[in-house]
Amino acid sequence: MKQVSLLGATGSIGLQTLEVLRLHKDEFSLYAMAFGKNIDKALPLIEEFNPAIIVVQDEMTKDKLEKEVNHSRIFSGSGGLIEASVADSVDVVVNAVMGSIGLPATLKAIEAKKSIAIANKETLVTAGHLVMDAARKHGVELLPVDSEHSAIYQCLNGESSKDISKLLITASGGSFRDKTRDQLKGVTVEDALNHPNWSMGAKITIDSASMMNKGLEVIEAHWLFGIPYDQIHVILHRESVIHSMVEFVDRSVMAQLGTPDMKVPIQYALTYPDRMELPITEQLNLEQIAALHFEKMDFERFPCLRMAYEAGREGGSMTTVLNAANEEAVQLFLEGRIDFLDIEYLIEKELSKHQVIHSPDLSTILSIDKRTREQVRSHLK
Ligand SMILES: NC(=O)C1=CN([C@@H]2O[C@H](COP(=O)(O)OP(=O)(O)OC[C@H]3O[C@@H](n4cnc5c(N)ncnc54)[C@H](OP(=O)(O)O)[C@@H]3O)[C@@H](O)[C@H]2O)C=CC1
Ligand SMILES: CC(=O)[C@@H](O)[C@H](O)COP(=O)(O)O
Ligand SMILES: [Mn+2]
Repeated sequence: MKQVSLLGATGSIGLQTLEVLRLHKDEFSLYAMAFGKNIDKALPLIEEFNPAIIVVQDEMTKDKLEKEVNHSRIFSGSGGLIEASVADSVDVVVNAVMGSIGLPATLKAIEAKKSIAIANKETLVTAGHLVMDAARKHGVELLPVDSEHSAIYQCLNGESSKDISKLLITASGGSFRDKTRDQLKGVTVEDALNHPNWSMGAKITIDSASMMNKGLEVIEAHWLFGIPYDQIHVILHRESVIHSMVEFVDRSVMAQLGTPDMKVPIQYALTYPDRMELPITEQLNLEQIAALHFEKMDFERFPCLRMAYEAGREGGSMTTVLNAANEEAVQLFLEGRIDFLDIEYLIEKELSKHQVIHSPDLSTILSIDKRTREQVRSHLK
């Protein structure tokens, strides 16, 4: 029986992870769960799974929760996420929190030699070098949950990265894929949250609409698979049926296909190197789909993708700034305080004035992350 620590249990990935655990009760048990502030969503999960450790975002939420449940091990904050990740009984940590808040817990879980199923792409974008160095040092393999990276991982099937000619990451185009830049002026939060293929949390859905999601995924792929940026291509694929591809040096191309359902990569990360049945996911019906389409990416139409490649190639603290500025700008858009096009404007502003620091350590990363968020918010005044 594998004991799971699930960070971000009340979110889109978290709830789908719990669906997988329900399906395989003899294989997995929930040892720890972390969430932010959403007590209403968490209470029935606590009752159902009875985790030994519960973590919430802050002390105020902890106080509220303690009035609702009689539980002796409720923790809060980043320290709480670490507690849930390193507990002796934990075998696998599923990191599905949103944002760079997931970084310290990922590093500590690696040090504690836990298996890590990583959905939290912001951790790799903000500090990929620290995460991958720690993983190498402690002999821990990160199992990707992000659909594109799970696809690449499945295509590679243990093959050496020296045999890769390029990675082809597919992009649906997001909710505004058929709008011109002019038509993006004045789009609403509701419009942006209307993803054509996937049902996901709010932040990643906005990232998908701005194409920053693909930019973050390029950087995530660079770190997970050790592939230079020139060999990572993004291709527009409206159907989200091919989740990504690998071209090898002999021109053979492997693709992974499936219905757009995150339970597939979540379960694969949990059961790797084995596979288990997943009857709650629809089968792919290619006859019904009939045709798959591919288009070249337009970097002028999607400047967030261009900025992500530029920041990734620059390296060091530049991707920390990219991620923090994006997280903060997306939050402001979701709060209705800035327009959609201001997201890319604010990110570009932060990137253009940042003096890159190469190989930043954890405390430098955390302070650049904090400063960048403050600077983005300061433009509102
Ligand atoms: N959703 C998807 O299909 C995919 C998501 N991902 C990645 O997975 C991660 C999670 O995405 P998604 O599930 O969509 O996000 P959601 O916003 O749906 O969920 C985020 C989860 O993190 C919790 N959380 C937020 N802040 C904190 C905090 N400070 N401390 C503890 N818990 C916190 C939330 O709790 P609360 O509910 O209380 O706010 C919630 O449980 C992201 O990095 C995303 O990019 C990658 C591929 C696909
Ligand atoms: C499900 C998943 O992995 C998301 O990251 C998804 O890829 C978003 O879709 P697009 O960013 O391609 O619109
Ligand atoms: Mn993805």
